[in-house]
Amino acid sequence: MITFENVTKTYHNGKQIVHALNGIDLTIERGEIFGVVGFSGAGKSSLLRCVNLLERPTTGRVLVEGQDITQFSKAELRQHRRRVGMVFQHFNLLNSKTVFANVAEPLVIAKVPNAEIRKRVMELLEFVGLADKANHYPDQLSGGQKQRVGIARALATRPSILLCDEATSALDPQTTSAILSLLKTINREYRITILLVTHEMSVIREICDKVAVMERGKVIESGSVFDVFSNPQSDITKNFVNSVMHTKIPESVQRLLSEPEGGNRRVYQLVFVGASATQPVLFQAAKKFNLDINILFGNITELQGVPFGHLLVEFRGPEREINRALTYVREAQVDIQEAVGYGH
Ligand SMILES: Nc1ncnc2c1ncn2[C@@H]1O[C@H](COP(=O)(O)OP(=O)(O)OP(=O)(O)O)[C@@H](O)[C@H]1O
Repeated sequence: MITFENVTKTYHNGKQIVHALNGIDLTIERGEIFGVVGFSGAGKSSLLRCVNLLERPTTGRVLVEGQDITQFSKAELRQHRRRVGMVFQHFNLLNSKTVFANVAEPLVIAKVPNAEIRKRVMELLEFVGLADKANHYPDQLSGGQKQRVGIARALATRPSILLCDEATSALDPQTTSAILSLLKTINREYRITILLVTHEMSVIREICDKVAVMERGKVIESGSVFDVFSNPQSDITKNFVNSVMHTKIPESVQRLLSEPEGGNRRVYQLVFVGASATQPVLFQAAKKFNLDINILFGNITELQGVPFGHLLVEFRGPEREINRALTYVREAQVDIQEAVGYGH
């Protein structure tokens, strides 16, 4: 639905040249919620803005439904922008206008008849839960309510694509959850493709189907949220994943493990996915092979509706029995990684 083909974007700040996008190739399929994550300055906003040409790529092509939008005439671009809604971090509402007038704005610009505007705006305010605030001004609303107005305005022209630029970054965690759940409803009920950029991996985990990680104008890793979270490749992606999955072994546990111990022990990181996360595999292994098994650290969470667990486990007992137990655990589809630095 949206394809970036070798897109670059270069800014000239006086004498300074900034390569904000450095050869982006990316495809976003229809109906997806696609998240782009990266640190500040990675180029996320620039990428997003290439989809409605608020920024024009310096080189490369952006295809939307097969059409190269960089070649659009002015009239075609106006038409295109009606099919692409945008939600901003700081809402970008007009403070001198009522909630109703803010939502109506894109319809007024599109010269939609008044009676139709009234019907559509009230329908949208109803949908975002703010029908009773139609005559209020933005200053009289909370951050979450302002963002609901921003979302209603973005949906006014019935777009097929919604761009969200750090849409929840100015909101508290509870309001963030409510707005994310609204975006999910919009995606599922209206089949609107959502491209969002964020610096928060928790946003990606909560609603995205796919994710791309950006660093210095490049996509360094991309894939389904499940694949990227369960098997991150680059250090930067590992750090992003750790920020929400808490898979990093805390120092207190590392210290404990470096202390000498009597008897034979080995420590492994076990990654459980899907059904294996809910089966008592470890305790069965302990019983079967007569081992002491200790869970030192870990968590079990859910990714896209699938249980996902990360455990640091100590096995104590004869070497041969430990090996048999490991084979048994592996057969239950549990991924076993050597916990480097600890063992024997
Ligand atoms: N209009 C502009 N003029 C000049 N430089 C710009 C412009 N917009 C962005 N940049 C520069 O391009 C680089 C990428 O910025 P961009 O906003 O796309 O990144 P980002 O990942 O969205 O970061 P942030 O979350 O901080 O907005 C940065 O170095 C930024 O300073």
